[in-house]
Amino acid sequence: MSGENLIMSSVNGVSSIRPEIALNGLANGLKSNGINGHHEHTNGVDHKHANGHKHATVDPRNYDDIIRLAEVIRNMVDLKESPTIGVICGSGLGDLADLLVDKQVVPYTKIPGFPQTSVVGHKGNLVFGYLSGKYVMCLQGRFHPYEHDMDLVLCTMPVRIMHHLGVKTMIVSNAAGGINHKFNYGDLMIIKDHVFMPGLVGFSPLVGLNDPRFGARFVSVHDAYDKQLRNMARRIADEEDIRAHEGIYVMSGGPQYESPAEVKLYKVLGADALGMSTCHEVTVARQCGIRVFGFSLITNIGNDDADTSVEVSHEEVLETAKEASVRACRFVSRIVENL
Ligand SMILES: O=P(O)(O)O[C@@H]1C[C@H](O)[C@@H](CO)O1
Ligand SMILES: Nc1nc2[nH]cnc2c(=O)[nH]1
Repeated sequence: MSGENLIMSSVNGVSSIRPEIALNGLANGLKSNGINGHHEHTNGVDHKHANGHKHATVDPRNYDDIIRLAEVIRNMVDLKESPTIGVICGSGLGDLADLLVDKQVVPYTKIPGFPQTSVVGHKGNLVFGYLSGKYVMCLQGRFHPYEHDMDLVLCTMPVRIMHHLGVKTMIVSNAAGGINHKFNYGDLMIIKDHVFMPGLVGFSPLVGLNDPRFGARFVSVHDAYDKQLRNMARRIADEEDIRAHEGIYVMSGGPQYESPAEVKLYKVLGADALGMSTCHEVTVARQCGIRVFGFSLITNIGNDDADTSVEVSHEEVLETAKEASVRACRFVSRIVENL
């Protein structure tokens, strides 16, 4: 989709973004002074956009920068109402954003200071519109820490923006390798709990000075994946005849897939599926009090035998995710309908 299409008003139900507002937003000072003005090391990121122009410095660790950026985004679109539901589309769920009615699309390249996606299958658009009659915002493409030098604060910036724009419930999906022997290609796994491997060794989006306006310093994630939502999703999967299990998701740092010994290790830990995303986003969502529902598309099966040659590839992941896409979109539409 070209920038020109986006700037035109209401073509095929896609209404305009207003890039001049983004520039006004910059004029209003998207420049960090640090937390409460006394955080000297800002870690501000100068982002170069696709057109080669350098955009604003946005410090993803700075609360005021996040709020200003959220307001810049709000002014780039004509919001019909506050989006109370946010969706982070993992591999295989990207088409969901295309189903939105009365939709407005903001490419990440047009958002000053926003990170860019680099993983095939992640388009890089912020999309607002109606899904099952509810006003939602979708991240059509997410930020994996391995793409951004393990800067987890940068990768979770959109969650804090969602929160500021009104999101109360977040639906998050991913593609994952199944390691529970009951799982098959194309199954769905409702995430019951997670093991956030990078977080366990200090790569957490909550590391560093904490501005209390972001939320608590110490965040409890004992109930990260809302039980009521999980029960509702299981019922919907039954009604829709979708094969869905419930299980534990492990996030590794990636981008390499697991060795057979690592697959064995995760099995011993009690995990059911392995991926490279989600936990950082869920951690930040919980810090700001957003209710979370998460699920995985099982795109490959983890192999724990070094004498058996089973190669995993991103192409295979995308292929299976694509096959499961229609099912996954139906699943999410029904969940949103019931929220
Ligand atoms: O965004 P998700 O978690 O769906 O992306 C998947 C997992 C890895 O980042 C990558 C590996 O194929 O795709
Ligand atoms: N870490 C990891 N991520 C994945 N994403 C999709 N499949 C896999 C997998 O097998 N391992």
